[in-house]
Amino acid sequence: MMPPQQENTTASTDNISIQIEQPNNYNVSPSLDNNHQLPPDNNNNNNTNHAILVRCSVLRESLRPVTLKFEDVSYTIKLSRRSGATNCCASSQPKVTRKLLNGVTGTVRPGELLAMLGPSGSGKTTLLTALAGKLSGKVSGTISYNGQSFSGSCMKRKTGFVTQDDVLYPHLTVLETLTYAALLKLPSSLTKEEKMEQAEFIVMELGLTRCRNSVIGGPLLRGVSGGERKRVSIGQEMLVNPSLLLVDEPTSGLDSTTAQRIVGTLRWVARGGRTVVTTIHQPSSRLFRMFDKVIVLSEGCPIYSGGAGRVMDYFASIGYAPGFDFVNPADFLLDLANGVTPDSRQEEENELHGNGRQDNKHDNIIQSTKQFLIHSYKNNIYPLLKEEIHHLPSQHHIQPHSTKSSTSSDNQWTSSWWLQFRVLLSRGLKERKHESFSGLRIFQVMSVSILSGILWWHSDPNHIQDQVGLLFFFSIFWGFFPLFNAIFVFPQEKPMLARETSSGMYRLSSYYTARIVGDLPMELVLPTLFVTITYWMGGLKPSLITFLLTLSIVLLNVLVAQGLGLALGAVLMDVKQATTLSSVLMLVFLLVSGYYIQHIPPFIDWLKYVSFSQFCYRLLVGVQYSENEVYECGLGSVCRVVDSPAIKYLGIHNLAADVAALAVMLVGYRVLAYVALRLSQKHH
Ligand SMILES: Nc1ncnc2c1ncn2[C@@H]1O[C@H](COP(=O)(O)OP(=O)(O)OP(=O)(O)O)[C@@H](O)[C@H]1O
Repeated sequence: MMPPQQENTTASTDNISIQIEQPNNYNVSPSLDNNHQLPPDNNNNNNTNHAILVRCSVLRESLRPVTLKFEDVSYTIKLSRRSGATNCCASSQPKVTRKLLNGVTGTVRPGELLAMLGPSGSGKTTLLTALAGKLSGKVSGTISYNGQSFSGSCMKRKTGFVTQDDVLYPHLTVLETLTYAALLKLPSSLTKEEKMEQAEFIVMELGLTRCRNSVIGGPLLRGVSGGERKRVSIGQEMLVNPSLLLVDEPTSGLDSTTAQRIVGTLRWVARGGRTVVTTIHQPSSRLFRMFDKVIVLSEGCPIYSGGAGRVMDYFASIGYAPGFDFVNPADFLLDLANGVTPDSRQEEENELHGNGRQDNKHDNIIQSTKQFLIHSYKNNIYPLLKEEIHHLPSQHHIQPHSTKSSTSSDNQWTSSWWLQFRVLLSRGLKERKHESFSGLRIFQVMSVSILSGILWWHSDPNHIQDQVGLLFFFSIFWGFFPLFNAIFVFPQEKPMLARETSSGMYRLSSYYTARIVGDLPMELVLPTLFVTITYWMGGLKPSLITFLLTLSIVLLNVLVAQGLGLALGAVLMDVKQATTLSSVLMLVFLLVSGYYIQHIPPFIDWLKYVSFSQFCYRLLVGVQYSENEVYECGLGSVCRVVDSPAIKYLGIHNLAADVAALAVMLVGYRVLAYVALRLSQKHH
């Protein structure tokens, strides 16, 4: 692979000069430099040549360099003081605040890789989330992207944000995940084949060839390893060809070779003219050398922000030099951020060897070291950083080629509504086919249908109460079952949906429609089987028309119940709450649907009009028995079916109104679910 064209520019913060290897032309193919070449995933020359071609065609398109500046970024949260769960007055106590970030300043230019270092809990993720424009609550200070705010600069679709926890669909394979992301994220100027080639290229480039056909997996499903999953997450974000890529802890839990491969990838991504920021826990010295800039945080306060190559010189200049030459700079910086200096480290070791500990003294030294480092930053680095921020041009020079492609796609979706719908439909069907047609689910429905068929086996038409009972069972079983299945949909997909819609991957409406349409065949097959088996086993009216009408009513009921489940899930976005509420609702619907009680007190009679089970039940009875039908109601005497005690008070004369009521609910619950989803997206 060819090394990138680079020029060395020198930026300065304080007396520290920062060496930045910066590409002089962002339209060049972003190849790996010699030092950080990723190990080839396989030796297939054809594939490699092909990859280079693809890389040239796609990754250089719509690239718009972003200069990220952040100045005095602070973030405070309010903690409600809980002095014990039993304290009833706890809520009346004043709220305690905690400053998670305290005046962090820095710049990152296109082509640079910035790493945030600091001990656990020092605020790295919080800062990264703030830079991604995703921090809820008020962030003080200024964060600008090419001189504009996050919302004002259409940064959404130009930013890739890889969270610490990988948010991926567990049942899709690695290649499927990346292919669907490519189809949704890449511009419509590319053909489907080109987009799929791009996904293949990412698979190869990130060393995922061996596991390309393995499922991602999740808590209940064994899938690819943690490192592979992380690479898939990064690959997904790379597909959008982001101008700004933010990655949280990409190497945690990985072996050093994999970690190096991932950071090498990030560096390569940066060298393509992108601005890359990552948090990192414990980089090896090899990894550390790949960073252009570092920010070191100590309890939310910066103690260093600037060139990675000069960080050791800076700390040496303020009196903290590592005692020996071969020290991992990252270890040294983490020690300092924890208030541990080389001297105190030595003392600590002596104490460990039997000299006894003096905890208070030790803590005081740590605190005073931290304070000293924070003050040194304020005096030495901060003024120069401010100067640099004000002198650094906000808008990076953009090549005419990239200007055109970026502005044309700024305010548009990368693909049409129809394409998004088709891709999301196909992805949804693949992801959920295991769940919808799982053996367990089929067994559940089949066993209930056969059992009820046996219980009502060829029921006598004169036993109206029994037959009506079977119809009531249809309406209740096919109310509960789809309702409880649908409740999980949006709470479970919430993290994926939030991530994908917040990066402008697709419209909420295309996702929602694909979800609703995709569920249809799966949701309707099982009730059809159920009704077919139970209807004929149970000895209901042996008429094809009546059977088809009964089936249609049950299917309509299924769709209404499913809509209610979707709406409850979308409104509450919490499976536990939604399950509790729906079990109460279903119980009420069951009680007021006219089977158990027919004389409901008038002041609560209105409840039956909100019960879809009641409409379904009435319709089922209505199509089963005609107005003039009679049955044997005593020894030798016949009665009209509509006068039987089970049906008399049900009122089966206005079936059109019942259909209309179900139709309104069918649409209404789905509209409610959509509105709730949209509101929850806005909230994010
Ligand atoms: N919503 C919140 N409520 C209370 N504390 C919070 C909240 N968000 C973050 N914190 C606290 O803020 C501090 C910084 O958190 P953050 O996740 O940014 O740290 P970090 O440096 O990324 O840590 P790690 O390396 O362990 O991931 C932590 O002490 C964390 O507990």
